[in-house]
Amino acid sequence: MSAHLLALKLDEAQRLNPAFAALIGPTPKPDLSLADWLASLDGGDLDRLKFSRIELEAHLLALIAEAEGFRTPVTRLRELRILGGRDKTGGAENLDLVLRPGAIVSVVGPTGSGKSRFLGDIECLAQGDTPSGRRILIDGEIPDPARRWAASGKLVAQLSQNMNFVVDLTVGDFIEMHAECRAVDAPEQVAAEVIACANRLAGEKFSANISLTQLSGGQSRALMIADVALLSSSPIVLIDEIENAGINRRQALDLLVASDKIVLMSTHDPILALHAQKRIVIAAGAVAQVIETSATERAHLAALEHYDRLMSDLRETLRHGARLETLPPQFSPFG
Ligand SMILES: Nc1ncnc2c1ncn2[C@@H]1O[C@H](COP(=O)(O)OP(=O)(O)OP(=O)(O)O)[C@@H](O)[C@H]1O
Repeated sequence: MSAHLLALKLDEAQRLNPAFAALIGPTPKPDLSLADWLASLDGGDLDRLKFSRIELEAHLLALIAEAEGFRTPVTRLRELRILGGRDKTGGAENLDLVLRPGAIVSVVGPTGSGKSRFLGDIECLAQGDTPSGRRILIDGEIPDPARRWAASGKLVAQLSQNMNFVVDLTVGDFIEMHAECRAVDAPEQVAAEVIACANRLAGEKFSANISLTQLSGGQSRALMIADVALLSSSPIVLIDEIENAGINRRQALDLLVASDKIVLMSTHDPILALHAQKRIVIAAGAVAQVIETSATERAHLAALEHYDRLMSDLRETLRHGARLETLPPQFSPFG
């Protein structure tokens, strides 16, 4: 992968990803290969770019690989099948789970039980070669090995808790760049939609003109969720906990599901756990149960959401220095 990318000519690489072009600026020798260009940089050039040589190479390769991934057409899939492996003591895991587009599944279990391992197995399309021994089939088949190691995970997008932006671009330019790379018809308009959508999810609004590096944790998360829902080609989305950091979690999930993706999220939060159609319970490294959310549990969800709204309204009121003058409202989800 790297050798093929390093052999690209500078002007080809610039056309692939506008962020790459913005970073390296005008090039006197567009015919130079990326490898030769990197080798030609001296200390002054690297200081100007604010990267060490190794960091710059890794960063540029990631930008170009990402652009190549974005150019591929939307990947359609009919089903994701997860076949059991073994628990932490080596005992058999009794699991044969099929998920289809539009499915929303939560993954619950005590700390250290193996939730991240479960998501990790899906992300790397495991074939019995991870500690859990699980196997993942795509549309009933073992996925092509090239798909497993594709740098830009075309089948699976992962939203991790730490979203750090390295590129110093405005929010608008960054999302527009994604839209251009995905060759959508009206990149400017789509970028505006992604940002408007992120603002509906984020507690604190932000404009398209601020730099990515100025976004708060919750704002970055909202932006990435909107971007994955409206622009990503990956049909499977993995979420490692949507923390309650100023983001409307329910709307975020609804948005991902409306885009017909399979969403799996590990969570300790009862609202998110019950919002899923199914929850996978992990214990000692293995899936112990797969539970369908029942009508009774949905009634609990309604109650929890009511208290959650009450809590966030109170939080806002107190944050703005107001006093509470009336007694709390009475509420019963059962009428
Ligand atoms: N089936 C398994 N066989 C062997 N090791 C496993 C298995 N499942 C998980 N592990 C290992 O157990 C450790 C804890 O797992 P993991 O990080 O997935 O837990 P978690 O439920 O996500 O925890 P937290 O809630 O703290 O994030 C990891 O080292 C993981 O690789």
